[in-house]
Amino acid sequence: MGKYVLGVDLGTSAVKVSALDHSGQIVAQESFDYDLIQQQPGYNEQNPEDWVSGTTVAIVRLILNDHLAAEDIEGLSYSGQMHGLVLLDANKKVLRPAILWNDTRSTPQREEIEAKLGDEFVDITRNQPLEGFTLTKLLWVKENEPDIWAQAKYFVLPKDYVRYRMTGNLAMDYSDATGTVLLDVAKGQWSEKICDAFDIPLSMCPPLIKSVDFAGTVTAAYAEFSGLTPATKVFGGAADNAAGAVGAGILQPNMVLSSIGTSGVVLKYEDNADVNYHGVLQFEDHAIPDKFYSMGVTLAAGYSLSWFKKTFAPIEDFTEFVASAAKSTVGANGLLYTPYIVGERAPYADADIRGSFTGIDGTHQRYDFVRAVLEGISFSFRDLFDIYEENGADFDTVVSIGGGAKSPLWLQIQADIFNRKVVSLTNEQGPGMGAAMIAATGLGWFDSLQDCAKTFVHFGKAYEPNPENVKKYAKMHAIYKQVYQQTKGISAQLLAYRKAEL
Ligand SMILES: Nc1ncnc2c1ncn2[C@@H]1O[C@H](COP(=O)(O)OP(=O)(O)O)[C@@H](O)[C@H]1O
Ligand SMILES: O=C(CO)[C@@H](O)[C@H](O)COP(=O)(O)O
Repeated sequence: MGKYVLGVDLGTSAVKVSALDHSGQIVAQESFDYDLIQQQPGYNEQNPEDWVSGTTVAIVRLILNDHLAAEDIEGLSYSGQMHGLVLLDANKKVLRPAILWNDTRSTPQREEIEAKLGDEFVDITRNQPLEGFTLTKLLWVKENEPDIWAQAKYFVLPKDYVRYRMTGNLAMDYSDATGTVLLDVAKGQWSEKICDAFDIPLSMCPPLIKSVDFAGTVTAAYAEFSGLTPATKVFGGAADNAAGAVGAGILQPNMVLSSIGTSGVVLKYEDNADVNYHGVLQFEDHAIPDKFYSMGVTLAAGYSLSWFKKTFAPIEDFTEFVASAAKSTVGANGLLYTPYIVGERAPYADADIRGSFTGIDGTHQRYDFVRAVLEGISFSFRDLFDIYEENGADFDTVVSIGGGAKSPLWLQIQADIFNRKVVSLTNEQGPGMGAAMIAATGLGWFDSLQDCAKTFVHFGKAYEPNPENVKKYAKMHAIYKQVYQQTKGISAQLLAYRKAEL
């Protein structure tokens, strides 16, 4: 029997656990969905216990339903949704539901940090103190839930909590730690300056490890619970975007990732920390030791599509629903969608902006709306490509993963809007694949993640830009770019209305 590694992809909508063999083939895969808790607009929470149960159910199914022998599972690692705050007490018990990356309640805390540290904050962390990141969430709890804060002794991120429950060891890997905006990126240490400025005990920050570091073996209790053996080795893992980049082979500067999960990401490998996007794009430690990546995040990418489908076509098959956009035209017969339905992160760091359909005409059909959503998400990515171009970045290939890679039509739309060659992977499990590659490298199956990629990562069909469509989309994008400024004031008024009515 061969030996396997497990890649645990702890996403926002589900956990997917993939088992891979030495040749990088996915031999089995199981997933488990969980819900978002949305008590009011802008609030997004999840119960950490749901992540642990979901991961465990998926592993149990791999062993019982897919007949993987537990003793053949040599190691596992993680890809985790980023930034989510999990607060633990002195006994490492969860104190409140996790506040997730897409929760935007912490605007006052963002303003407080900006007022106190200004540009120095960006110099230390290489990021802005946005609502989505962990620090503003910590300060929100400190200011709004003093009883909880008084009991809080540690904080971790989603996949770190699952790793803790499997191994009994508390840690955070560098690629996720940059996303807390509490890390001094140049020094590779928790920032005393930031902790002191906001009265956060340094002891709350967990020990830092590298993505490929050994983090312990599975505890006897977790082995019993899951069916794994206590010899299973667990490795640090990475932020989902770092893991996605590894799984998509984004391991050199001429390649860019276009990832459409719940959120959407345009991500570029950075060889060193010299480039400075002044916080307009995020700058993070990579899963590859001492390497970095930059990225811009569209908060509601796949979420825009899922929201539209759930609301207007709840019982239709997802693939057919997306494919219906082929009945529309390039530019969706003049219909434009902006995907700001939960606020936006980049290029506009604005928690209050909301989405729009512009140009609705009496002749428009539902398929025009579907097409407009696919195009709007891609236009938002184009905005991010423009920032890279303004900074002189040179790249020729875009690797598409996630929802955007599931549809040939959407892959072509991306190629035409980005005006670049877009390739998919033969296996489009970017983050889960990256997590498994981290385990395989940690176990010593390969010397490095780059070495592992040679065996594990295979590119599929390439989509070349169609010059006619490129021209049409350039016109539509020029119109799209105006919508943010034109709707900013209207969004603010509607938000005030919603708040008054609540
Ligand atoms: N058949 C499909 N074609 C295109 N997009 C899809 C399809 N199925 C799902 N999606 C999109 O992909 C997104 C899910 O991506 P995924 O990477 O699984 O999310 P996450 O990791 O955030 O949980 C959904 O939000 C949905 O909009
Ligand atoms: O906030 C970010 C990145 O900064 C998100 O990318 C989250 O990491 C969630 O990812 P998905 O669940 O959408 O994959």
